[in-house]
Amino acid sequence: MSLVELQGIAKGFGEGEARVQALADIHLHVDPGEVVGLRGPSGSGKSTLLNVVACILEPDAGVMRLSGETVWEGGWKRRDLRALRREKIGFIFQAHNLLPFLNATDNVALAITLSGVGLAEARRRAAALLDHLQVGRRASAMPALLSGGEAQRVAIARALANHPSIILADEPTAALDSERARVVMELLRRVAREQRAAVLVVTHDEKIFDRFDRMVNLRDGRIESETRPGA
Ligand SMILES: Nc1ncnc2c1ncn2[C@@H]1O[C@H](COP(=O)(O)OP(=O)(O)OP(=O)(O)O)[C@@H](O)[C@H]1O
Repeated sequence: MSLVELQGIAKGFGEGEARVQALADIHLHVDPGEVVGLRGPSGSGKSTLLNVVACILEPDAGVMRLSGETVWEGGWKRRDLRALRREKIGFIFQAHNLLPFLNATDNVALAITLSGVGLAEARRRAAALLDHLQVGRRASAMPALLSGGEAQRVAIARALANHPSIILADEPTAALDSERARVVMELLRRVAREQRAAVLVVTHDEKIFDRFDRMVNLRDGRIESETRPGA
């Protein structure tokens, strides 16, 4: 079973003359353990596609299934989209989006408490996760004092905190040098492998293209081609 399944997904913005068809007839499957890149020129629909899969933007047409559950078909199939996101999806933004007034551990622990875990247990799990991502020694640091690579690893820990089966990342390595970019990609590959998660990453970053199992090339809101960089 594919964890992400899109059939004929479309999304437009605006009305009349000003209408933009950001996505048209998108068919995409991402399987457990797969790390898929999404690339294309500016305005080709990459962020729109990621936000549709994240259930942040509502599509106009098609069918979307996430881990086997139909979540959109002519309308949302779930009332509580926040709960749906919390259960299934980890989102890593380009800018790490950590809360500036919480230290690294508590940024991760907060995400864990949202799934109903008590604070002490959430902090314990957060600390273990930060250790696992090799940023444990920065656990009590505030975000402003973290380097770009450290902050991105804390943000990844937060995205992984509730063991999502689908991990979405919008240019996660854009602010990192090539060495740190590769570390982030290795982490995502490891999570895909160990947790049998589906990972979908928007990227312009040529230095990591070879780290994807599959690269989906978008143009004008359509999938133009797919390539297998490693093959
Ligand atoms: N909220 C919005 N309102 C109106 N138009 C939008 C909105 N979001 C995106 N668009 C338009 O939809 C198209 C696709 O945008 P999108 O941001 O998905 O592209 P992208 O490939 O991610 O681009 P970039 O690489 O520049 O981030 C563009 O023409 C954009 O202007």
